[in-house]
Amino acid sequence: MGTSLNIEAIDLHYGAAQALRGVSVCAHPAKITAVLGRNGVGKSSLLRAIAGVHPVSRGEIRVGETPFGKTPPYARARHGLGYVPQGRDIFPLLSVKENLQTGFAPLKASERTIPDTVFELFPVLKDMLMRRGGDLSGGQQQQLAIGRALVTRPKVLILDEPTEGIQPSIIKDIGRALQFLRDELGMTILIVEQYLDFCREIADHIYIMDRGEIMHEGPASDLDLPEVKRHLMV
Ligand SMILES: Nc1ncnc2c1ncn2[C@@H]1O[C@H](COP(=O)(O)OP(=O)(O)OP(=O)(O)O)[C@@H](O)[C@H]1O
Repeated sequence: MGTSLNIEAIDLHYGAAQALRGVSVCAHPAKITAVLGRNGVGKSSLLRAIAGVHPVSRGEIRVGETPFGKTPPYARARHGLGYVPQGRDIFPLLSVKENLQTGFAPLKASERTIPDTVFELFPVLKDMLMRRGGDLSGGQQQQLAIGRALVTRPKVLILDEPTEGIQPSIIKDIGRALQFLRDELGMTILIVEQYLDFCREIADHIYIMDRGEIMHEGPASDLDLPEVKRHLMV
């Protein structure tokens, strides 16, 4: 079946500055949905709102039938939401294993195991299990951040610019991993990105965001490319 993620007309403010204006996005079950936009248009703010690390000032976010309202981040994780933040937020002095174990926090003691899928998707993490997070390359850290989000066995996974600053071979691995999670585990995936070609390759549906608003949307296979590129140009 799979679980949908619905963002319904949300506004988000930083003090007096409004970063999101009436943003509505639907991430369908077992599909990859991408929100594309330039630097500073509000993509990270959208994911922070979904994860519950910044409050919305209007609108609602639902995972399946559950409205999140003011639900705190750890409770959203228990409801099946996995979040891979921008910049990866790896603990540089903790080992790869310990970094993965930080994902245990919202879980009951009986659920505190690292799923095999993490090492099947990213074998490098198994090879480097005892190395410090800070010793990994940027791409390996991104894989670690995704692995950590998978520790809670999410139904819905949201990722903030997973290709940022990463070499092409690892971008391909990450793309394949996300397609596996969609196709084999039926996971619902929402990514925010600047990298159009990556999204056209792996996403099913694409939204374009500009200055805090959704300007355009369509199936990835049938995008109005001139319109999309116009919004992505600086
Ligand atoms: N903590 C904050 N306080 C005040 N303004 C903020 C804060 N975080 C973001 N902003 C502003 O909100 C707007 C949207 O930022 P956001 O980080 O969501 O954009 P983005 O599309 O993710 O960009 P990037 O790709 O650079 O992360 C920007 O104008 C930014 O300067």
